[in-house]
Amino acid sequence: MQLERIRNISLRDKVMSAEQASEFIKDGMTVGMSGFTRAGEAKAVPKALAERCKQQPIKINLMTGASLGNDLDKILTESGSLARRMPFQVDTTLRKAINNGEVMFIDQHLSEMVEQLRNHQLTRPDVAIIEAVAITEEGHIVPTTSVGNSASFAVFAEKVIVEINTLHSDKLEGLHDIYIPSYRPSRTPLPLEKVDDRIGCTAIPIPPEKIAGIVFTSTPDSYSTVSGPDVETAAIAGHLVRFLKDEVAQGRLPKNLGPLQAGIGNIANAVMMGLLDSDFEDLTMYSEVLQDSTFDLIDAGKLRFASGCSVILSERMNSKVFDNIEAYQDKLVLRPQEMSNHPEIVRRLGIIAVNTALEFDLYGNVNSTHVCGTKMMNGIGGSGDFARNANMSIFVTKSIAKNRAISSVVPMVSHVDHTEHDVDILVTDQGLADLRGLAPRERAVRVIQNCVHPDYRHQLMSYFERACVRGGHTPHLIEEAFSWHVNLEKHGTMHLEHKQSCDSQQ
Ligand SMILES: CC(=O)SCCNC(=O)CCNC(=O)[C@H](O)C(C)(C)COP(=O)(O)OP(=O)(O)OC[C@H]1O[C@@H](n2cnc3c(N)ncnc32)[C@H](O)[C@@H]1OP(=O)(O)O
Repeated sequence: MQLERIRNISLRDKVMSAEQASEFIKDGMTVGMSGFTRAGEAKAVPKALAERCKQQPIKINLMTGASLGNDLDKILTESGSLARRMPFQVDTTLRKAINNGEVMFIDQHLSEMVEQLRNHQLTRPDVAIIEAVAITEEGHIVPTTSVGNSASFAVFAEKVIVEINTLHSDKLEGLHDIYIPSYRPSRTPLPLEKVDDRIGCTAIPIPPEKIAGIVFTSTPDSYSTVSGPDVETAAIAGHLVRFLKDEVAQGRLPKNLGPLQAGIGNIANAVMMGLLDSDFEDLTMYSEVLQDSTFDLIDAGKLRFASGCSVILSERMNSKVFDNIEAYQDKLVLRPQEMSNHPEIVRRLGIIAVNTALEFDLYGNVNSTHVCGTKMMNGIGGSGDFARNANMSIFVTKSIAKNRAISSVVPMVSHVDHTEHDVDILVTDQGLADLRGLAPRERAVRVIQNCVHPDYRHQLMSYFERACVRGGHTPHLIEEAFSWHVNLEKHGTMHLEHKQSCDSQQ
């Protein structure tokens, strides 16, 4: 039964154990692995590699689409095998190793990595490990729940290991649209004009002789850990839905809004859930990760089509979708992340991009990655691919974090991922600030009035007013700009009164 998944009969003698396949990976190699937002990662070979490293330490440079599931980033970190990791992760253990300087992490726009591999600006993978549903008669690889960077890894690598995961239904075949752009500078425009266009093939085309090993697995993807909406995220969704309705009423957006992109995590998922109770219909998504909310919207008849590069679902939604995948086949496509996030397409389609900030400042600069300016959280992911090129670039966040100790709106962001030039709309549970067409001083007033939690509003207004006295196009008190972060590190809160009262007791 398993062998039937290898339809190119000449490849059937390449079946081997994960341990044997892991032997292709040698010290110092670059490995390109499938996997995007904990979906569709190769599972058996990386585990076997981590085991091997316990007896025979080696270091690799690991590239993926985005984050890995099944604790693989944790297992690989603990095995000591990661020298470099790119371009995204969400794992606590790896995060710690990155922040301790033990693993070199390259935090990069997700659409860009493959382009740099294509031009040899980055070292191409020696070995690619790709999870698959099947291998076709031609020896092409049918991916599973994510495409990510798998297609280009397989094309660029010297050797390819395929992990056929028999737990995934072979009915996933047909879901993918594999299009690989040609080399620059002679590249012609990408021929994708609508979210549901199919412009490539359904499997990754590589010469079959590149396949060095085939491993069978039956380990499921990890379930998504996103939580449902809470009071704050429901409030954020409410502000955003009201705003979008108004944009339609003013004639600035079409009735179905245009294609939507939503980032990862609890907040973006909850915001998309907010559209369930709205009047919008005939919605489409041109996004990277498709979460529960995508399928809730499809099931409710609100969302007509979703294009992504991975699907990550909660336990509740997983069997509902994957046991009935035929029902979604005309509503869904998975593409390489280079295509799902491509700046040319994002600009052409007029995408409304909704991503999450850790913090933003009173002028609209956004930090999505670095806690207090230094400690990596997850990475920029695809948020920059979309934010810079979207029709409307929206950032959402709760107004406070960590039991009110942190204000998500600060005088100056401690790290910049998205500059004020790439940010149109900011939304917190307190309200929404539309920054389009506003100068910095006007932006600041709107942000303070609409987005800041009352605990911090007076403090931020005081900063702004004193900065305005000093002057400038974008007024700041440079010596005070990070005082909130400094106070947090020293006294556990961004409330400056706390500092003063502590200091006065000394
Ligand atoms: C793969 C992709 O690229 S998908 C496309 C878009 N990609 C991105 O936007 C990448 C960058 N974004 C992200 O990594 C996430 O969206 C985040 C981290 C910004 C937000 O994640 P969410 O799950 O939506 O938000 P949530 O409010 O639960 O915050 C996550 C954690 O950050 C903490 N946090 C939030 N704001 C701050 C802050 N200013 N300072 C310190 N910690 C903060 C929260 O308390 C929470 O901590 P916990 O896990 O200990 O409870």
